[in-house]
Amino acid sequence: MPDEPFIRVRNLKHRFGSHEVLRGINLDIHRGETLVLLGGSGAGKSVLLKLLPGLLKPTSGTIHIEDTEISCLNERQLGSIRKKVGMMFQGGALFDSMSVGQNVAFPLREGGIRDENEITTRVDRALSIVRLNEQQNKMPADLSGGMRKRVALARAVVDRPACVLYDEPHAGLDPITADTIDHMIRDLQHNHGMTNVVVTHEMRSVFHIADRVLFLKDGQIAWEGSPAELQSTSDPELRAFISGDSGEAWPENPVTPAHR
Ligand SMILES: Nc1ncnc2c1ncn2[C@@H]1O[C@H](COP(=O)(O)OP(=O)(O)OP(=O)(O)O)[C@@H](O)[C@H]1O
Repeated sequence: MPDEPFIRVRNLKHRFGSHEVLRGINLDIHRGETLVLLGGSGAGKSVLLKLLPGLLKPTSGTIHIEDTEISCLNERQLGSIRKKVGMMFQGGALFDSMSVGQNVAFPLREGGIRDENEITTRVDRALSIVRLNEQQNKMPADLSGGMRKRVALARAVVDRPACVLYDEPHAGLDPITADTIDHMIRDLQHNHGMTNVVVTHEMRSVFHIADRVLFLKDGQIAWEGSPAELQSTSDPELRAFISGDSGEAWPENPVTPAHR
């Protein structure tokens, strides 16, 4: 891997009022890798993801995207950063009043592209990555949850960013559709050279797509390693997280509920 990371985060802190959510994150994200962020609810994963493209301003610390320190940039200057770093938002965040094609074209029009032929070509290409070319004229309300996620993914990559941030891309999906999304994330990395940063609770996906895994706890990186290292860890907290074990006992021979 090249020495110079694509994203460099140093001593990043973020608080909402008196609530200190991130408490000193140091992180290098390398070009072409798929990094997965794990952590319990409220650990600060989504906040970290929003800080990376400047959607939130950090309380302190620095974020470099290539050579640019972004925490001091204004909205106009951040525009060029967001061309490099696309985001697939939690829940998709599609515009319900726009068709699939219009949703995917939105970042291009926002970015000032006026050439309709270019917009059409790029939208077609993005929709072919997520295998939704036939659905261009549909409205979001007419799509399944999995299709909506794929439209959101097409919108995140339509401006050909170097890096895509995914906030819970598997949430609410059946296991087969979640697997399809994983193949698309892998395809973007392997065949389109993208760097992926994925927040997920889907452990099966972690082992399919991650090159490296971070575990966030109490606003800090509590563990870092490869999926193989995660699988073989003896850390009791991580083991419980991987197996989804809350520590509460289940009866060995469940009895029929009394009200039946
Ligand atoms: N805009 C906000 N204003 C105030 N507090 C916020 C805001 N956004 C997030 N928080 C708080 O920051 C903490 C971290 O939130 P975040 O959404 O990053 O958690 P998460 O690790 O992504 O959790 P989950 O897995 O449940 O999505 C939470 O306690 C949350 O309530």
